[in-house]
Amino acid sequence: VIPGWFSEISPLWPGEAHSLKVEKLLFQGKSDYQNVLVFQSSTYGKVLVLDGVIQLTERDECAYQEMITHLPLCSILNPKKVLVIGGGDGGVLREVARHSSVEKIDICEIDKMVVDVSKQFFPSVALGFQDPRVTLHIGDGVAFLNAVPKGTYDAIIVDSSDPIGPAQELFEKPFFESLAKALRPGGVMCTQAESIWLHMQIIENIVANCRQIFKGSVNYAWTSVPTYPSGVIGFMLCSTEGPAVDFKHPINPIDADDSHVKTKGPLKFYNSEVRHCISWFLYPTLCHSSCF
Ligand SMILES: NCCCN[C@H]1CC[C@H](N)CC1
Repeated sequence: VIPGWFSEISPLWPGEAHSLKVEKLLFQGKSDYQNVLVFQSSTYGKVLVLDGVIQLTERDECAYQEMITHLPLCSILNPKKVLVIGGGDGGVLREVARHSSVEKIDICEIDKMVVDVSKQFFPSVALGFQDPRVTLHIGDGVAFLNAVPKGTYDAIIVDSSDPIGPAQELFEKPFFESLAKALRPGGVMCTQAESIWLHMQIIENIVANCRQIFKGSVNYAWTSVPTYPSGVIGFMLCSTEGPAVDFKHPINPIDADDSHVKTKGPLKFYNSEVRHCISWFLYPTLCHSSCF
């Protein structure tokens, strides 16, 4: 390890490690679930790390939070009830709150320390918690989903960490079945689905499960986030039934309504015009579509 640098070493990406130069250590703690670290980096702003894994940096968090939120929410008309599983930093909430059609936002985050640390060190991210439509539940997302009445939500976003530790069961089949049950007919889900360069086995298992469970459309999208391993992160984008959702041509464009800009600032990454990275699968290999 290089003195004065943070290196992201994990068995989930053997033999490689992204490093960021550390200017100042801002917080170090241990919650009931994981180690929590915040530091000031020299080129990416403040950085949130859980169990040694980078969750977000001030510089590039917009790419992830905007894509994981607006890809699903712009694909259905008038989303009203939205659930976020994970996402305790509040960034996805900030993006969901940009949609004026949304009336209720539930969030279930297992680790309260993530919420508290984000509010203290990442106010531009945690501002999502200030929206009056938000209800915060501290608890296990799997249990929360199993208690939710069938067909409750128009959209569910699963902003999870990696399948090591608390988030492991958010990548397994029963969880995807409970997602489908909690969605209304034609509802959409979007889950954090790792890297096509590092985790093809994980992705293929998730896609196989989603193809059995979601009878509308099953898509894998990916985008560029420089501080995530291999510089890309992907998403499963699925609908429970109905016509294939055309994620490339949003029917509910967020940039048509700028009422959110004065409270949240402008979108920094997502827009309805640019064709985002949506990849199809030609079983058994991943076939990249042309993205831009
Ligand atoms: N809202 C925080 C984002 C959490 N998602 C990350 C994706 C990449 C993973 N290696 C770590 C979590």
